[in-house]
Amino acid sequence: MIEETTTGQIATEQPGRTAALVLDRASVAYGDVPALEELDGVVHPGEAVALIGPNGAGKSTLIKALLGLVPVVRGRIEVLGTTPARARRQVAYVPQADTLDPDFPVSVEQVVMMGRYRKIGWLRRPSAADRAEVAAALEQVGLARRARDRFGTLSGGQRQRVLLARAIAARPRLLLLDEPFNGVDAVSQHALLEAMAALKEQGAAVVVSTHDLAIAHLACEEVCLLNKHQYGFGPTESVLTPERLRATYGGQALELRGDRVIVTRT
Ligand SMILES: Nc1ncnc2c1ncn2[C@@H]1O[C@H](COP(=O)(O)OP(=O)(O)OP(=O)(O)O)[C@@H](O)[C@H]1O
Repeated sequence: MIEETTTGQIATEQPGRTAALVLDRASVAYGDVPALEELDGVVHPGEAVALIGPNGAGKSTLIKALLGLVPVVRGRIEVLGTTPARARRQVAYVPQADTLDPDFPVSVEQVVMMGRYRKIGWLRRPSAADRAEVAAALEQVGLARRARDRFGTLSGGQRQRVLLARAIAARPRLLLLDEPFNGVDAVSQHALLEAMAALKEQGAAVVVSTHDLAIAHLACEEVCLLNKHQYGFGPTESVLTPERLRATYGGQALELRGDRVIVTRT
């Protein structure tokens, strides 16, 4: 199927190749209240898409819809060739680190092992292979030496990396990241980007919501500009323009400072 998106970009579902994600005139609602309308776009395995838009634009809502947690009321969302709910076992989600209680008494490696439980089953003991996956995932985010430390003793950026390691250990085909770079220092940001790149190389697709345009340029082949409606979906270089960003951010006074979108007044 080939169709023209609202941006004029050509979105293609290629025959014989299962797209990681297909949005086809998809609308999403909380009860009677529409949250996102008429989204169109395709993301292929090994690619990343950045979700960009102001606060309340619906970025987290789209991520929840990809997890099957918010219903599609019109159109279609396909994840890994099936419905979001059916694809759920092959999708990993990294929430914002500050949504987890840092006082929860678990070690870093126990948090990462949680990523294996869907494969292990909750009643079986982790095998040596599971422990090796956990060690490799921690290595990938640069925290191998913190494995035995208590999760709550790590910095916010390090905790975010642990949550990414948990997702990596699940060996997902689609990774969803909700603003993973918020309040994260340069070392953690670098580690997150490296781990994201490694996952893409292994063929996983990535959806990442961010306010940081540098991340979109550095790590994402595609961007999706959102503010209840879609203001663009397609290759980063052609879609991420100041004009489209201004349209996406609507009446808000917007400054593009280097690679960050700064909303100066709402
Ligand atoms: N559980 C819910 N029930 C009803 N409305 C909701 C719910 N969660 C979010 N919304 C509404 O949906 C809209 C989109 O919110 P969402 O959290 O997806 O935005 P966002 O782009 O992720 O924002 P931010 O950048 O601030 O995280 C908002 O108007 C919000 O109030």
